[in-house]
Amino acid sequence: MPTESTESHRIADVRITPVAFRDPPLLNTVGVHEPYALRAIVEIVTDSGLSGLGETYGDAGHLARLRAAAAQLTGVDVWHGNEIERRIHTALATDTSKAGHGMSGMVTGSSTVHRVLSPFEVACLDIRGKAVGRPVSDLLGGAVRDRVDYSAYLFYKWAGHPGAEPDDWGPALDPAQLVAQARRIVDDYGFSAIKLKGGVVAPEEEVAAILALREEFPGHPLRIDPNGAWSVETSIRVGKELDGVIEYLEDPTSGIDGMAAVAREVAMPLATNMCVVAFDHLKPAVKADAVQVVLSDHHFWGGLDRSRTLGNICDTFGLGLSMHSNSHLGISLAAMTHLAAATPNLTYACDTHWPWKDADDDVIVPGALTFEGGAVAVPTGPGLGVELDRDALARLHEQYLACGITERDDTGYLRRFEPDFDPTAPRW
Ligand SMILES: O=C([O-])[C@@H](O)[C@@H](O)[C@H](O)[C@@H](O)C(=O)[O-]
Ligand SMILES: [Mg+2]
Repeated sequence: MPTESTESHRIADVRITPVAFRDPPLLNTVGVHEPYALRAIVEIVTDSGLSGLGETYGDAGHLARLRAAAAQLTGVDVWHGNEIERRIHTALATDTSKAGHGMSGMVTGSSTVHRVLSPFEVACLDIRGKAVGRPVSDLLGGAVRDRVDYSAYLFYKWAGHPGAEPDDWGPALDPAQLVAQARRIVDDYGFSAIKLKGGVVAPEEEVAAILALREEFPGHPLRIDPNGAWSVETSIRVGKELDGVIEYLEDPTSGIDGMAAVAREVAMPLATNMCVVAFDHLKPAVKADAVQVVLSDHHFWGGLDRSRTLGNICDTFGLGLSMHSNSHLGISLAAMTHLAAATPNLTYACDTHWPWKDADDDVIVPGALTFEGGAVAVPTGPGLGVELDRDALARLHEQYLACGITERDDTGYLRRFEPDFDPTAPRW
């Protein structure tokens, strides 16, 4: 007879470790990635001896909020998510700053409490899964797929960081170089969808890049995301030029009103991870019919459970669902994979920055997550199914201390080489 466990698992200790990992000079509309990307690794330990992992942004402002929240969590049972959220609310009650959100100013309207809550919620789910011997996907309603498809994420990029040797990706500054980048990434990982980070060069050049990708990859769904860099007029023009070529157009312009104006004129779905980034954005966006696909992201939607709620709301209103990413490590990939597996209407291939990090730059024991045919198999062991590699954590923490970066600042980094660079949108 199986034994029932009613044992409580109270939070006894929370450790937050900032880490840095090497990142190539990937260009976007606000600047360029610095040589290191930052993350914070959250470990919760319970009085019953279990531990769970979470991963989030590593910017100084965010770290300070994580630490303020962590200090309030001792003694709470990991099953009591409402109490955890209440305490985090209280801890951040007087925090009105928008600084240190980890996205170089590209996503500013999301909920601070939800950003801070997210890694704690993921770590508690990891512990709950271990306590009952079930994968996190089961705690989210059960996996509806055993493999999660991800998308190739192409970037315009420099050959290498200024002053350093070119990296082994080389430059990607024109259509031919982007096609070569796509070929390598698709061959290496097997991705069957392709996203291009746009908003970097003139829209005509980015359209030419998409058309070149279409020719080279006739069967791959394509997307382009200029992060709101285009005016409404430019977005409509590009949207008409790419009609029938891309599966969705992501954040061509800023704001719900701007997106709604574009949506009225273009045929393809508009997607966003910029104008709908919190629950109170959903009503105005639906009312204005501004977007047809929302990119979820558990790092700013308050964790895995709330991201599933977002999925249900999208389903209710007939919105498509995809998944956004930022530079991330293996704990986040595990969480994204469990969430996507347990979200029936997440039917688009999810974004991931995974191929851009060095294989040996991670904090988890290698081997738990592998790409095959562009997909990651959903871990079936208890919890998230990934284990912390303490030596690697220490090494990436040393890298954090040594690299001197404490806030992601794509604009500041680009301005070191192009002092007149102005990211103000719309750029075109
Ligand atoms: O990593 C980047 O440069 C991306 O531009 C990222 O910061 C965005 O948040 C993201 O991937 C997006 O889809 O907007
Ligand atoms: Mg985006």
